[in-house]
Amino acid sequence: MESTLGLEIIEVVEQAAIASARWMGKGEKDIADEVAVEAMRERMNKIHMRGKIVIGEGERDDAPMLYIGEEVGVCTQPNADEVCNPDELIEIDIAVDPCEGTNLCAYGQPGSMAVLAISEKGGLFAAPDFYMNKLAAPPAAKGKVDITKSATENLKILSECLDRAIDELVVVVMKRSRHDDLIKEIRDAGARVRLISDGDVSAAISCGFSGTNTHALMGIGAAPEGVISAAAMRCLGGHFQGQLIYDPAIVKTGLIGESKEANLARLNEMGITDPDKIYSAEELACGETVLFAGCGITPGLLMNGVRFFKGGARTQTLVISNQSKTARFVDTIHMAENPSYVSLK
Ligand SMILES: O=C(COP(=O)(O)O)[C@@H](O)[C@H](O)[C@H](O)[C@H](O)COP(=O)(O)O
Ligand SMILES: [Mn+2]
Ligand SMILES: [Mn+2]
Repeated sequence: MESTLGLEIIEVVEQAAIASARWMGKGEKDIADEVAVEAMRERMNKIHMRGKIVIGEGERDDAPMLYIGEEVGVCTQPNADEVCNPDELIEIDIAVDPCEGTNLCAYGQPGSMAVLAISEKGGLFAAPDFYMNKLAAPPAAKGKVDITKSATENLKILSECLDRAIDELVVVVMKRSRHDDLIKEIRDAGARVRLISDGDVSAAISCGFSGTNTHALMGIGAAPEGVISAAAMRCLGGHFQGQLIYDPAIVKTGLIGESKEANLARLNEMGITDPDKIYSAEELACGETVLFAGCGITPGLLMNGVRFFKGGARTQTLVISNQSKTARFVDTIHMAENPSYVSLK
């Protein structure tokens, strides 16, 4: 999968990031999202594959979606019989967030990126558009920290695993009123908190790399983003756990169905019989082969954002594979037809 689709998925996220970055700082979050979706869809439809979107995004805010169940790729098109050999057919499931952190992009803030994860059929958890309580931590703490433990206990464990004093730990938390108690507990325990307004995928994956000064992500974000984060963390050998949140009273912000009862019924209809299950990275991205790709739209902890020059653009993409055990940073210059110059800046 990596050798056949590796370069293709890089181009998919690059095209989405470039399209979205043209709307960076313009205060138009829906347009920044829409152009990324269109660019992603257009590029995916050129890939010789039969792909199915299992995680799209947008139900919560009516964003333009690559909708769940949508089929993409050359081998899903009407003339597929003529152009695709059934014996060589590549069938994959795809989780996408064409513009993760649309507000960040619209307001020129760091951490927005175009992301996707792919796996063989059934290899990614088709999370509902619910919220998810998340815990991400570096590989050294994998399986040692636990989302069922208090933040205070997890900070002690992290401190031991990373050989750092608690006040040398930085925990990323989304700035939401639902996290007021969590933030207080982390601070009382002696650790430092980096509050983010959006973009918990970038924050989760940053825990997988030392040198980012990010030692944990705690708190509630969106479930689809949880699956994409889990795919990357699985490939990196980092810790990720997620638990669906179906009670609107816990979330406090955002849309999450009318009531707890209605949400439980919806989960049941989807075949999720244990709504309180705690999922590991390996369960959220359970495929034998998992690939993650993310291209910076705005600059972030992991990647540069898109930089335009007359006649072109430069992008940076992170591609992580559980097969080859690689995390590649791919730096690309995209040239227009006849660029007046090709910039290294
Ligand atoms: O920031 C985020 C928004 O993603 P997008 O809609 O693609 O721009 C995500 O990283 C978060 O995980 C999540 O969507 C957020 O926590 C939703 O919570 P809220 O804003 O409180 O409704
Ligand atoms: Mn998102
Ligand atoms: Mn998005």
